[in-house]
Amino acid sequence: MGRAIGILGFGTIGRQLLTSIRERTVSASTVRIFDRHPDRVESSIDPASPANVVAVRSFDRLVDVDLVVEAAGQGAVREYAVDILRAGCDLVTLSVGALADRTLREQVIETAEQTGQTVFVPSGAIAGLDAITAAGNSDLESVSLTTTKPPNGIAGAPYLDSHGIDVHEITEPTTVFEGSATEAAEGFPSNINVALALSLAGVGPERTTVRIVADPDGQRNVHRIAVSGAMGDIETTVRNDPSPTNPKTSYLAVLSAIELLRDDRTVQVGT
Ligand SMILES: NC(=O)C1=CN([C@@H]2O[C@H](COP(=O)(O)OP(=O)(O)OC[C@H]3O[C@@H](n4cnc5c(N)ncnc54)[C@H](O)[C@@H]3O)[C@@H](O)[C@H]2O)C=CC1
Ligand SMILES: O=C([O-])CC(=O)C(=O)O
Repeated sequence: MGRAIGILGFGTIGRQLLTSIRERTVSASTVRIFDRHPDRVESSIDPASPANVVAVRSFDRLVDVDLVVEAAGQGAVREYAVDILRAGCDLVTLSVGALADRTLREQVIETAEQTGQTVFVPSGAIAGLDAITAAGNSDLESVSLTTTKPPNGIAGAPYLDSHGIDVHEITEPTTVFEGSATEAAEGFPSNINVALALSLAGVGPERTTVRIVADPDGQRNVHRIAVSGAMGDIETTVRNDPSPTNPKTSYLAVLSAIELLRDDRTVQVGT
C-alpha cells in the first residue's frame, strides 16, 4: 500500500519520481503534487490516471501526507521545510544546499526534534556518504569535493555572474570556484547541493572544501571526493551522465531519491 507521498516541485526529479510510483518501484497509497506552475502538473496527470494522484494548487493541500519530497529548489526549502515538519510530515530534501544557512539549518533540525519527524538527505549525485558517515564515528581530518561540469551545467550561477565569469567563453578546463561548502552552496544554488550533503555527512559546511571546474569538452558531471581521517583515506569519483531534461541534474540524483523512498527491502545493504 505504501505511505502517502507529497512531491514539492514537478521538474526533472519530481516527474521521474511519479513515474517510479506509477511503475510501483516506489509504493505510495496517495501522491499529492505541488509546483509553483500548477498547470504543468495538471496537464501531465492523465484524467484516466488513478484517483490517488492529485495535483494541488496550494502548499496547505500538499502536506496532508506522511512524507514530502522537496525537488523544487533552495527557495522552496527556505519557504516550506519548517512548515512541512510542523505539519507532521517527514522531509526528503534534494536542494539541501539551502541548509548552508546556519539559522535555517538549526531551525529545521530543532523543528524535526520537536515534532519527531525525520529529515532525509539523499546521496544524490555523489558516492560514499555511507562510508564517510561511518568514518565520522572516529576522527575526520579533511573532507573535500572537486566537481567538474560542462559549462551548461553551471551557467547562470550567481557566483559566476557576480565575478564576471562567462563559462561559455572558457576554452580549457578551468577552476571557477574554490571555497567552503557554505560558499559553494550559496554561489551555485542549483549546481552543488551535493557539497552540503557531503558536509553534513562529514565535518560540517565550513570545514568542507569545494572546487568547481568548468570543462568545455566535458559531457559529464564529475564529483570527486577525498576524505582523510583516523580510519585512513576515502576517495570516490562519480562520472554522472546528466538527466535528459536538465543538464544541471545528474541522472544518479534522480535514482538516489527513488532508492531512498523504497520501503520494500527485506535486506538493508550499506550503512
Ligand atoms: N542533492 C543532489 O544531489 C541534487 C540536487 N538537485 C536539486 O534538486 C532540485 C530539483 O532538481 P530538478 O528536478 O532537476 O529541477 P527542475 O528545475 O527540473 O524542477 C524544479 C521544479 O520545481 C518547481 N519549483 C521551483 N520553486 C518552487 C517553489 N518555491 N514552490 C513550488 N515549486 C517550485 C519548478 O517550477 C520546477 O517545475 C534542484 O534544486 C536541484 O538543484 C539536483 C541534482 C542533484
Ligand atoms: O546533479 C549533480 O551533479 C549535482 C547537482 O546538480 C547538485 O548537487 O545540485
